[in-house]
This record gives sequence, C-alpha cells and structure tokens, in this order.
Amino acid sequence: MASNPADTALWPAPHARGAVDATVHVPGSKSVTNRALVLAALASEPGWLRRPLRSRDTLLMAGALRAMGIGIEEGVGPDGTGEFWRVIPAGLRGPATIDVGNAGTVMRFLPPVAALADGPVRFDGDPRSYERPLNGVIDALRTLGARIDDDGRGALPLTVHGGGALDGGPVSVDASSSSQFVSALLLSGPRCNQGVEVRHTGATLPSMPHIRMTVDMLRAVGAQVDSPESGGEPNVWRVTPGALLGRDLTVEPDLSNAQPFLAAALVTGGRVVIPDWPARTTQPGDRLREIFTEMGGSCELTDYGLVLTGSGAVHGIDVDLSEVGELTPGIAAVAALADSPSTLRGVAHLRLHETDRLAALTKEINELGGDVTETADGLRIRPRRLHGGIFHTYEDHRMATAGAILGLVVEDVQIENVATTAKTMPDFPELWTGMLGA
Ligand SMILES: O=C(O)C1=C[C@@H](OP(=O)(O)O)[C@@H](O)[C@H](O)C1
Ligand SMILES: C=C(OP(=O)(O)O)C(=O)O
Repeated sequence: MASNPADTALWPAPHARGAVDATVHVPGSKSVTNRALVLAALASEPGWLRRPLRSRDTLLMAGALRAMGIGIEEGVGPDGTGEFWRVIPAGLRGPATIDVGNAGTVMRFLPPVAALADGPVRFDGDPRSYERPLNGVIDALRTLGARIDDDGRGALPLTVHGGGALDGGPVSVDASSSSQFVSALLLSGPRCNQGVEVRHTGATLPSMPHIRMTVDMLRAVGAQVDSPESGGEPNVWRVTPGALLGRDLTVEPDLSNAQPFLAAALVTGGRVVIPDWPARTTQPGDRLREIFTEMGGSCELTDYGLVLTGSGAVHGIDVDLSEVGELTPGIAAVAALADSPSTLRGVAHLRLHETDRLAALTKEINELGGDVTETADGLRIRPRRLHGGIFHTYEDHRMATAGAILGLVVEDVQIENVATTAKTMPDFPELWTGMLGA
C-alpha cells in the first residue's frame, strides 16, 4: 500500500519532443515467472529460472513459497545470462502466513498449494485483495477435499488448513470473473491424488491465452494435460496425477509490459525495438502486433526482436479484448489519441482487476478533456484534444503506464504514484526516460 509519501508523489510524465527511436529491454513476464515458481516448488527435483521478473508480484510469490518451506536461492549467471533463481522443493508445510499484496496470481494460485501443505496457511493482502473474487478457487478446493476458514464472502482473508494431501477429482467452476481460477486448479493438479478435472460452467471465460500458458507450462514440466485444444471437451481440462520435473527455464520478456514502449513508437510516429520477442508464445501481449498494426503502426518480427514503427497516424479500433484484457488500459490510452473513435469490448471482468479499470480509465482520461464512456462490457472512446492534469492510478500499474503514454503527446500530465508500477515493472520510470534519451 502507499504508506511511503514518495509513493503518492506526482511524477511529471515525460513529453516526447519528437519521434521516439529506441531499443528497450523489457523485464521478464510476471505470468510466466509466477507459474514457473509454483511448478518448480511442486516438482520432485530442483529447477532453475533464468531472467525471472523481480517485481512486487513475483517477490510475493517467492516469499510465500519460502514461507511454506520451499528453498529459493538467487544468483547471477555467467556473462549475458542474467539473474537466476534456483528452486529447491521440500515438503510443503504450515503454519505460514502469506501476503498476496494485490497479486491475482498469488491469491489464486497458492490456496491449492497450501491445501497440499501440512498445517494451516493464512492468506492476507492489500485491501483491494479483499474485493477481488476468489470464490471459484475456495468452492472448488472444498469440493476437492480441502478445509478452508473464510468469512463467507468468497474472498480474502482466509486460512487453508492443509492436510498434507488433496484428493482431487472432478470439479466445476464458474471462471467468468477470472481465468486464474482455472489456472490455479490446474497448476496443483498433478499433485492431487486423483489429479483434477476442471469444468468451466460460466457463460464467458476471459484470458484464454493465460490458460494456454498454464497448460503449456504444465506439459513442459512433464504433466499430462488434456485440454479443449488438444481434442478434449470444450471448457474441460484434465490433469493426470504424477511427479513434475525440475527444469531450466529462461523467462520471456513481459509482452504486456512492452506495450507502453510500443505505444510510444505508435503515438510519436517513431520506432521502438523490443529484443528477445519470442517467435512463439502464449503471452497475450503478442496480440499487440496485430492490434497496433490496425491502429496505424507496422510490426516486423526478426531474430533479434520486434520492431514497431509508427506511421505518424493513429487510428481508432473496434476490438474484442476478452482474451487479452490486461492490454486494455494501454489500448485505451492510444485510442484517446487516435484520429477516429474506438470501441473496446469483452472486458467487463476488468471491473475486478487491480482497480475497476473501466471506471478508472473513463474518469482519468475524461479529466484530461477526453470523451470516454463505459459500456456494459468495455469502453467507447471518442478522441478529443486533451490537456494536462493529474492522472490518478488507483494503485494499478497499468493505469500508471497508460498515463505515461498520454503524457508523451499531451503536455503537463502528472502521474500520481508512478511507483505502483513496481507490481510488475519496478524500473518503469528509468526505462521510460531512457527510451526518451533523457
Ligand atoms: O494468469 C495470469 O497470469 C493472468 C490472467 C489474467 O487474469 P484474469 O483472467 O483475471 O483477467 C490477466 O489479466 C492477469 O494479468 C494475469
Ligand atoms: C490483472 C492483472 O494482474 P493480476 O495478476 O493481479 O490479476 C494485470 O497485471 O493486469
């Protein structure tokens, strides 16, 4: 939380004096790092993560696993290989207290791990974590044999009374409010006595690429997973019980955190290169190549990385973002600077993210003179000439980076609490000013 006064200070968002031309090395993926940590902790032998993301969300994940008995050693590899974490699995145990902060991955992926531990594990976090939905995970775990004490709201705080093992088996979950419910149950699935069969029952399921990421990463450590994409029933995933391998994994750059830098090339008619952009990935940020091309840029994926070149024109877009919801704040910022209106659809669940992102984007862009309206499942954005002002961030890293995009083009934008970017990208202000050659 923003207990340090410096956290709530105003950061004058740098204004671009011309076309941006830069190469930006983006830190590792939050989603990959936190899945890799969980899978390595559940493995039957030590494993390595190279170039892990070190940010609030991933340090909370590492701290939580350590609290349950897992060894995590940090070091720096030989030239060019960067930092690494060595994860040494051990018997999971309580009593432990876990701070989830406001990390969806920690609050959802770890209760199943705690159910496998021996002893009570208490979960608590930022005030916002009490509001983010966890009911799918709580109810499903009870069905699978776990004992949980909560206050009946389907959210934190709670205590999982781990019994050292979990029966597992079939379970239904409505994951329309967060794909992380499904990922959470699958990740611990191989360690359940009967494995798991997870059936999503809701009308919609957001963030499918993140579920594919879970399935791919499980398979990479030796788990057997049947998924709708591998010929299984729609909305059903089956994980067979079995030991997981310790692997040596290099974490890809976080493509969703590459978004503001790519947007900088787009809105200034410049050129930004992101090295190590993977040729094949489950990260939702890969959709930016298509989305930012439709909005006026051109993308070239080379062996070195991704090059986005802006044309000088920025176009509005009508797009369903349900698969890639976390890209919405950055796309909304670019859309507010476009030459035609935009409609962003399929993201009602963003009201339950770090903050109510639909309300926050509407309010903050409109306070700079914009014309944004909330719809039932997204935003309608009509570009208008914007003016400077304070852009509030509601402790949401992606609000801060969205405000920075606007500040490139609009003079005198001040971002409140830019330090909130530490959730997934602690070096954001330095990377941003470095990109601008400041
Ligand atoms: O599993 C993951 O790593 C994530 C899944 C998505 O969550 P929701 O499905 O709750 O949107 C995404 O928005 C979040 O940033 C990361
Ligand atoms: C929704 C997000 O995070 P979380 O993992 O906390 O859900 C996000 O990073 O945009």
